[in-house]
Amino acid sequence: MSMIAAFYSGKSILITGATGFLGKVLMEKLLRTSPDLKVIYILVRPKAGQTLQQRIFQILNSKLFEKVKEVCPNVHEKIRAIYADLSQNDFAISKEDMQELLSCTNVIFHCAATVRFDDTLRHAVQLNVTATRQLLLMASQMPKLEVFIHISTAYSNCNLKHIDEVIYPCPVEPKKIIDSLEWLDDAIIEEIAPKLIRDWPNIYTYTKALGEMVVQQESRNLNIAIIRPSIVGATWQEPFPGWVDNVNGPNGLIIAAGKGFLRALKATPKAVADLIPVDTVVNLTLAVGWYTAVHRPKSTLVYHSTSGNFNPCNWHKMGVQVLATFEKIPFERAFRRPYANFTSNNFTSLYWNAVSHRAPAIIYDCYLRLTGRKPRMTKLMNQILRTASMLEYFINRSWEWSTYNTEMLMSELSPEDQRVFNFDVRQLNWLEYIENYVLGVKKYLLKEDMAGIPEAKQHLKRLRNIHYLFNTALFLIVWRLLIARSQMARNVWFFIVSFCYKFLSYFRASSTLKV
Ligand SMILES: CCCCCCCCCCCCCCCCCCCCCCCC(=O)SCCNC(=O)CCNC(=O)[C@H](O)C(C)(C)COP(=O)(O)OP(=O)(O)OC[C@H]1O[C@@H](n2cnc3c(N)ncnc32)[C@H](O)[C@@H]1OP(=O)(O)O
Ligand SMILES: NC(=O)C1=CN([C@@H]2O[C@H](COP(=O)(O)OP(=O)(O)OC[C@H]3O[C@@H](n4cnc5c(N)ncnc54)[C@H](OP(=O)(O)O)[C@@H]3O)[C@@H](O)[C@H]2O)C=CC1
Repeated sequence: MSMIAAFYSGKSILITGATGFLGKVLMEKLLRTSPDLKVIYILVRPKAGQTLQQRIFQILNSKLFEKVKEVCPNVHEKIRAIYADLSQNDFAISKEDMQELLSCTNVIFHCAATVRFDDTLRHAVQLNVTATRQLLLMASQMPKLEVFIHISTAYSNCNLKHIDEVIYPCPVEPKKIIDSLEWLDDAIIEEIAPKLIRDWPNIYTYTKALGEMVVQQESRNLNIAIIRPSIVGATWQEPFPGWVDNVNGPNGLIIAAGKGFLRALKATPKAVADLIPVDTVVNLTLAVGWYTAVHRPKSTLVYHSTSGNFNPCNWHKMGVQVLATFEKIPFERAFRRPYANFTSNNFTSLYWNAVSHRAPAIIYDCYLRLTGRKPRMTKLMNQILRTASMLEYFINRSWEWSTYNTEMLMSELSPEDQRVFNFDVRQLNWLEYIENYVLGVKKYLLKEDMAGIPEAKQHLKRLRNIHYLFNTALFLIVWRLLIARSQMARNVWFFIVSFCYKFLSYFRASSTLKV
């Protein structure tokens, strides 16, 4: 019997960010392995014209939850959605709901965050710092609370090269920042933001570091642990391989490359691609929840959920496998044939952007205009290039994360728990994982049918022919213009023609002699 699964049975669990990528997989695994847990409270806001109930209904009826329904048919009754907006005071939770949460909650998983790299400092602090402080305050008023798990990121200290499983202090106290945001206006905040974030690459990683400091400062006598995942990718094994549901991280770039928009990326091929499957992060999170509640470590422990020091894979290997998978399983209606390379050179990167990204987009937009349609490719290309440039920082560096706590926990698990809550990435086969990942992007993000693969392959063949035709035509036009305008080009041309002529004459003469 799994001790971890048994621990969550009968518990009332509060999850923030349950509608997000990580939150959904966490909820799924909890319900599947501990179907007799008491209730999962999830703090949700209405979004995109959907009510809370509609959002939950859609999530629970998705493919991700199909297996859960086999072991937990009353899954809808186990989820209690509570209206909440984490950027509001007291999360805008009603008095009755708050009362219920305070008196019943046993376990908290705090996953909610804004993960946008370019968010405003005000909003990112509200979500990633102030909301964390508020939740800790709530937690301190929960008499039945056994453990509080805070999800951070392995990049919260990415201004360092070697990162230990400790909470590092930030140059400015989170409290000072929270207080000053109350009276400073937005324009001034945006002006001081670059000075505040110093050597952090973006507002997101900086505010996640502040969030960790808040956890340390406001922990009181709570039983807390922090999980720091690196780049969270599609599921490895559970509930099935390749599940993914948003365009964050590598996902958007995989789409852009597979559809033939992205043909080059400024990346360091040898840098470690520290991806970690989302189900691995979830397994570690649940194991940490159990360990922290049962063993009550004296201090707040930090756990790195990374792959680099257990089973490293670099961007070159990853890129090659992504491209190989596109050959086998192409995406539908590609703009150009998928072909891409990594370049770490600024000049080459500028060249690729001009020739391989912007020029085809402009040409295609001209074609759309000429055929009476609205041009859109240049806008899309700018969006892709902006996204790629935002991610560049992370694909041109390697970090070393120590993993003592994660390894210690692995050794504390029973063989059954090691199997059910496996977070040992040494067993991960990257080539297989990446293939399933790309397949998952096609099926679950792009919603493309596998039956369309022959047609997609046909389309790529047509694109190849168009490509050859276009290049040949371009070559002939350029050459013709050169010959017309330059004496040197004419000389070269006459040299080539006379050389070919002589070679053919010699060949003909020697074959006549042999006869
Ligand atoms: C041999 C060589 C072979 C080479 C092969 C090449 C193969 C290529 C595949 C390999 C992939 C490698 C990729 C590596 C990527 C590494 C990522 C590293 C990230 C580490 C981060 C740390 C981890 C974390 O802790 S946080 C989680 C990560 N957070 C994010 O990823 C958020 C990032 N996104 C943003 O911050 C914003 O969305 C931003 C700034 C990128 C864009 O903002 P903007 O306001 O301009 O647009 P949006 O309104 O957000 O979106 C507009 C539009 O774009 C779509 N979109 C959004 N994000 C992406 C994306 N990442 N990729 C593609 N498209 C994206 C979005 O859906 C919108 O579409 P609409 O249709 O308009 O709705
Ligand atoms: N994805 C990754 O690569 C990594 C993620 N992480 C961390 O993991 C955690 C989960 O990330 P991930 O699942 O990828 O992120 P998502 O963006 O997919 O999910 C974010 C969640 O936070 C919720 N949320 C945001 N703002 C509010 C608000 N004002 N009120 C209520 N809920 C809100 C979102 O709700 P809604 O659906 O309503 O928007 C959503 O459920 C984060 O803490 C992140 O920092 C760490 C490392 C890497």
